[in-house]
Amino acid sequence: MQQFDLNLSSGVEQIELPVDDEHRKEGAIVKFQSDYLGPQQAIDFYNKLYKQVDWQKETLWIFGEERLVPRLVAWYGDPEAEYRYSGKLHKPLPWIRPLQDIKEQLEQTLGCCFNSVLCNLYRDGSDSMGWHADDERELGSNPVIASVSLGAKRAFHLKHKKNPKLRHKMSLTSGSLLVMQGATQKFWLHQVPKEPKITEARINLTFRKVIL
Ligand SMILES: O=C(O)CCC(=O)C(=O)O
Ligand SMILES: [Fe+2]
Repeated sequence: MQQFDLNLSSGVEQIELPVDDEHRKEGAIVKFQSDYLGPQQAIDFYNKLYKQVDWQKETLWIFGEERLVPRLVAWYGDPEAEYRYSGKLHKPLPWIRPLQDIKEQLEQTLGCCFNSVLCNLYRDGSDSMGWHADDERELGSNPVIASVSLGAKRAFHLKHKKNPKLRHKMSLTSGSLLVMQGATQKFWLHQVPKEPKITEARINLTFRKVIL
């Protein structure tokens, strides 16, 4: 089992979440580095991405009703990295410079490679992402998901799929990197809850490797 390490050892928090006996070896590991990007670098990327990403409204079918997802989204990647989420097949848009720059930096840091990124724009605290796991078949069984946050600080919650009393709360600050790996998606759900008091926007990028 390959484990990915953040090369920058300073200030990296590592959380090992409970799994079952069968998956003890791979573990469910979450790593967090609050200052992965410097403050100015984070602002520069935020401004470029806010302008350059082709932000889209997206709909989702819930109980036979088509609803708008409470955030804007965009999917970028290698041409063949198609990905199904929210019940729809997404063809990636071609890479733009700032996304490619962050991807390359992450690949160096983590020693693994990504072929796509889901971009989310939370316009303010009334935007959110509900409980889910990034456990789509296209990502393989133990995906490494690298999540970069820019802009407003937002809460990030983790909850065990079978034992909802097991929970973790984190605060994703601008410039931070969160890596979920091992069996995290198999055993745990995550969400970005609504925070009505927040008036600033946040961009989140989750880099993934779609298995072709
Ligand atoms: O915005 C975040 O921090 C989480 C995004 C996420 O979970 C996803 O894109 O699957
Ligand atoms: Fe997710």
